[in-house]
Amino acid sequence: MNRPRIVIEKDPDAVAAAAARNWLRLAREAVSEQGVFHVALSGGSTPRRLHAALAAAAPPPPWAAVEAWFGDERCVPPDDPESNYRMARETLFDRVPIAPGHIHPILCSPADCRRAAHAYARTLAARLPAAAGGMPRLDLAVLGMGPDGHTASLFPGSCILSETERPAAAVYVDRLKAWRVSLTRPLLEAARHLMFIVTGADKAPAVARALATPHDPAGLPVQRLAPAGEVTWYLDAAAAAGLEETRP
Ligand SMILES: O=C1O[C@H](COP(=O)(O)O)[C@@H](O)[C@H](O)[C@H]1O
Repeated sequence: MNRPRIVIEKDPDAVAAAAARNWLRLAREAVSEQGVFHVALSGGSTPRRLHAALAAAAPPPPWAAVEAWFGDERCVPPDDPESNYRMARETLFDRVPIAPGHIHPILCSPADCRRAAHAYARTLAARLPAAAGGMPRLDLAVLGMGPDGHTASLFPGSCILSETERPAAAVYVDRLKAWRVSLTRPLLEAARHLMFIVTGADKAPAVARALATPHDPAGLPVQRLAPAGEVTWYLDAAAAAGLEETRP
């Protein structure tokens, strides 16, 4: 496994600008090699700044060749304020010339979360090239991390962490008393690049723990990943505050 590259910037805007530069580079490389860039977007609130930077980028990303997927989704309607798709639509899709047919939301509601996960897994398998082990292969998965070390909707103690075959699955998150759909560990591990974007002092302890041992099968969900491709962490100074003493 490659060691993660760690980029520390002074504040969340500088983090977003640095992550956007790498996103653009990877998009251009993928499009020149294979004519398409398959990227999974992260949910939560941190990606808003990245989306703003991408929407303002000059020259812009090759939007006509971008296929946008989602790392996870809350089982709510797509116009719900909690919806990751809604956040991405408002901050990115409504502002850039991406083809509507290239946007792949996870369409779910509490009544059909499992069906939504199956449908998403099928669409991923149909549209993405296969990696060596047969998993659909994303060019890039943008990920966040919660203070508890969850990434996408892979939460501590969750049975979805043991998934080895399905690229996407439905999961009940006890702590939130809510269903979600998430890309799974094997799908994320097969991606060509993973990009973690983490900001804020509340995440500093989890960042320090995660980067002290980037792969730990018994660690935080983020440490359970054994990525085949490149991994870059983008941190602001607050999130990186506990790092110096613990980084190997
Ligand atoms: O619940 C979620 O949280 C993580 C981190 O979110 P953030 O708002 O703290 O950046 C995110 O990666 C995930 O996609 C999201 O659903």
